[in-house]
Amino acid sequence: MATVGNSTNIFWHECPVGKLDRQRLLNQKGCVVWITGLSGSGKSTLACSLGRELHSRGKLSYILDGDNLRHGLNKDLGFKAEDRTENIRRVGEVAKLFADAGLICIASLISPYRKDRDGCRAMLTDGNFIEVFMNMPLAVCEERDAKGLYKLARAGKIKGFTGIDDPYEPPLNCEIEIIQKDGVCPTPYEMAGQVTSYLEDKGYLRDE
Ligand SMILES: Nc1ncnc2c1ncn2[C@@H]1O[C@H](COP(=O)(O)OS(=O)(=O)O)[C@@H](OP(=O)(O)O)[C@H]1O
Ligand SMILES: Nc1ncnc2c1ncn2[C@@H]1O[C@H](COP(=O)(O)OP(=O)(O)O)[C@@H](O)[C@H]1O
Repeated sequence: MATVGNSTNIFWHECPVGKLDRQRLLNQKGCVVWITGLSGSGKSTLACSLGRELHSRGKLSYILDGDNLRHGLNKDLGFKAEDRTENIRRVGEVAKLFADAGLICIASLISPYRKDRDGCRAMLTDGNFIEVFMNMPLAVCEERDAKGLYKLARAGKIKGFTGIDDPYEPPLNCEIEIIQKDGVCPTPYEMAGQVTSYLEDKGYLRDE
């Protein structure tokens, strides 16, 4: 995008209350849980289930959902490659702010390109970017077709639909992978449990 990186003569202002102070207040560590996968793979379902689980444990989280953000912050963007890249960059920056605020920020977007996800990872320090890959077969996502979009894409009524006639690059280095076991998808509660266990083990659910 032509206007990104065009500001000059700008300065960074430090404030006396910092991330560590906010984390102490919340008794948790700020981070980004980045959920990637095909449309219909269960990203929003996991995001909501995880948000509910964290809330029940007294942990503050906030969901940045691709579909929802396209109603506001990203409503000027479409689905061509440059637009998806800018979509991910913006959400990465917003997620970084939420993590700096001390929250567990849950971002759920298709985010089909590896380099864009890696760009968001690079915005965070100290392993605070936790990539969750919804590794569901296309056939499962298409069978679900909750919004009827696969049907439209197969009929040629939507062009450039991820997984049909647009690429999805699976992660090579994700922290968590959600997979089917014996052809059965884990329940939303089980998926959230897998992520919560990771957060607990890595110390994100306490401030020290
Ligand atoms: N062409 C095309 N390809 C993929 N998805 C499409 C497309 N057109 C519309 N939609 C709907 O947009 C949702 C994906 O938005 P994202 O912001 O997550 O996409 S991306 O990360 O920028 O690729 C996606 O929502 P989810 O099903 O929740 O993934 C779709 O509902
Ligand atoms: N673990 C699951 N088990 C069974 N159905 C699921 C599961 N996760 C999601 N679904 C269903 O699949 C459909 C798509 O899920 P959704 O979370 O909207 O996916 P995405 O956000 O990746 O597009 C929804 O109808 C949802 O209820």
